[in-house]
Amino acid sequence: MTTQTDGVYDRQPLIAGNWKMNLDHAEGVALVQKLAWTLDDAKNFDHARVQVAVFPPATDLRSVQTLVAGDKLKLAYGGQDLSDQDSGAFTGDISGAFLKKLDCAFVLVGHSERRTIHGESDELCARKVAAAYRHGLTPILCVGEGLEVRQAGTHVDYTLEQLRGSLAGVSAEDAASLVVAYEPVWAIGTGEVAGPEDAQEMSAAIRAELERLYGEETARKVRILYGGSVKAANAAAILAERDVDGVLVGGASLKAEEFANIARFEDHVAS
Ligand SMILES: O=C(CO)COP(=O)(O)O
Repeated sequence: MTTQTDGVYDRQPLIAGNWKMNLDHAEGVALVQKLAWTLDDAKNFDHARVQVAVFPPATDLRSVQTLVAGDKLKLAYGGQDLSDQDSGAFTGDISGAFLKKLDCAFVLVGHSERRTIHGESDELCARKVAAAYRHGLTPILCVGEGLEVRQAGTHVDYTLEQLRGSLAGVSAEDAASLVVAYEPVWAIGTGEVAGPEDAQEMSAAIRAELERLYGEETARKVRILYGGSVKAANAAAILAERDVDGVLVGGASLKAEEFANIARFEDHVAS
C-alpha cells in the first residue's frame, strides 16, 4: 500500500473476512459483536483509515444488518455471491436487489470455490459483476491460478485472462469502484501462503492490465486484495507491498481476535 506524505493511504485498505459456509445467524451475530468490541478496545484503531468488512452466509445477513444498524457499528458487510439475474424462476439464487435491501456494501463474485465447485465461467462472472453494479453493490472480483498453472509459470497470463473475461462490458466509470481479489487457489485453506513478492507481482500485473483497459486514473483507484491463508502473523508484510490494498481472509476471519489483529496490521508494522 502506498501512503501520501500526510500519512493517508492513497487507497483505503480493505480487510475482508469471507466466512464461507460457516456460522449460522446466531453464531454470526456473536462474532460480529465480538469483532466490534475488540476493535473498539484497540484505542488506536480508526475505521475511517482501515475499512473492515465481513461476508457471512446469506442466511445471516438480516441479523448482521440489524446488529450493525442497531449498534451503529462501523463494519461493512456483503454477500458471498449473487445471481446474474434480478428476479424470477432461479431457485436458490439470490438477487443483488435483495442484498442491497439488506444494506450490503459489497458482494464477492467468482470466488474460486464458486468457479471450481459450481463451474462458474468468466462469462457468468462478468454478468454477475454487471448485476452487482446494477444494484449499487461494489463487486469484489476474485481471480487466481491453481497449482499446476503456478508450477508451469503461466500464472500471470492465466489470471489476467480471467480478469479480462470477468470484466467484459464493465465501463471505466464502474471500474473505478471495483475491488479485485487475487486468490491463488493453491494458497486457499492450505496454510501455504504466497510470499509478499508473489502478491505484489500479481497485484502490479492486475493494475497494469486495468490501466490498459480503463486508463491510469481508473486503475489507480481500484483496490487489489490478496487472499490465501492470511493470518495476523503474515498480513502486515503482505499489506506493505505497494499494489496490495487489502486482504480477503477465510479461516482466520472466523476468530474475532485473529481477524481484529489482521485489521490492526499497522500496529504490527510499528512493533
Ligand atoms: O478463500 C479465501 C478467502 O476468500 C482464503 O481462505 P483461507 O484464508 O482460509 O485460506
